[in-house]
Amino acid sequence: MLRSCAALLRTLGAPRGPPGVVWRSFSSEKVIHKDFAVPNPSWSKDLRLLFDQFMKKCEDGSWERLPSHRQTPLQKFEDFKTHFLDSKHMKEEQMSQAQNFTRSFEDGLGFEYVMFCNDIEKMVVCFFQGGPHLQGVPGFIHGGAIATIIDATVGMCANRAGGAAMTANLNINFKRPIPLCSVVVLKSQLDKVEGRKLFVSCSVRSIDEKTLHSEATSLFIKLDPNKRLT
Ligand SMILES: CC/C=C\C/C=C\C/C=C\CCCCCCCC(=O)SCCNC(=O)CCNC(=O)[C@H](O)C(C)(C)COP(=O)(O)OP(=O)(O)OC[C@H]1O[C@@H](n2cnc3c(N)ncnc32)[C@H](O)[C@@H]1OP(=O)(O)O
Repeated sequence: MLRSCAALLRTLGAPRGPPGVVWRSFSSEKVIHKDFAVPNPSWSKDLRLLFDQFMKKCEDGSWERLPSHRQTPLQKFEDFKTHFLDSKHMKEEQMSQAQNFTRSFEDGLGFEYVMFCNDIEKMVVCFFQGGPHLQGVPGFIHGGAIATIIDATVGMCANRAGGAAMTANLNINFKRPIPLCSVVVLKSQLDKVEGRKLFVSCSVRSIDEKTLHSEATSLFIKLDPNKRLT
């Protein structure tokens, strides 16, 4: 897939990059935005089943599947840059190579996941299959990778509810290890909003809900457009 994307980019005249890196041309709209939140051959039967179940829930409009890209969509990136970033900290060449961490692995090796949100209930659910390159203790997912997928899920929940917001605090209790390549369910919920503070909690459970792998609470701060981040 990566090879064919790179070939397509070359056909479109985009700059070349090292293998596995999709380069982005800021001067043109010739950017390929593959949606990674759809089944690929590495997805297990369990992950496909959960995906299909929730796609059905999307039919009445109560739930929505959230697309997910390797790079932040250009318009969102430009808006973010305009409001919050100081251009002196950004090197064009480095930014052109920037990729979302959770989407930087080849299919099946890292974070395979799809998120669904329910904006009325202020919930985001994530179905996550952690690949072999996320190993920590032999046979199990690294705690940092678990923290990453939790942060991405609660972050999505906070951002859906409050607009651009960043993690100020994330507390995780790791209760049971997650076997590599298994599928787990993350459920996040916006619990409380106090001014710019968004409090979001999250659980990570096995598909049969019998095992509670992790529990987390987080604080997100809605970004102030009058304050630069750096
Ligand atoms: C942001 C993305 C947006 C767009 C991208 C486009 C598309 C993607 C869409 C969604 C995907 C989102 C998924 C994101 C998942 C990943 C999230 C992250 O990992 S973020 C990276 C890790 N976090 C950081 O690097 C943040 C570093 N911290 C900061 O930059 C700042 O501290 C802050 C969080 C921006 C807050 O700074 P401010 O100057 O704006 O606020 P303050 O005046 O300092 O505080 C306001 C208020 O909040 C209280 N507070 C702040 N921090 C804490 C804390 N750690 N614990 C408790 N309370 C805290 C502070 O006391 C103030 O309270 P008040 O006095 O009562 O008002």
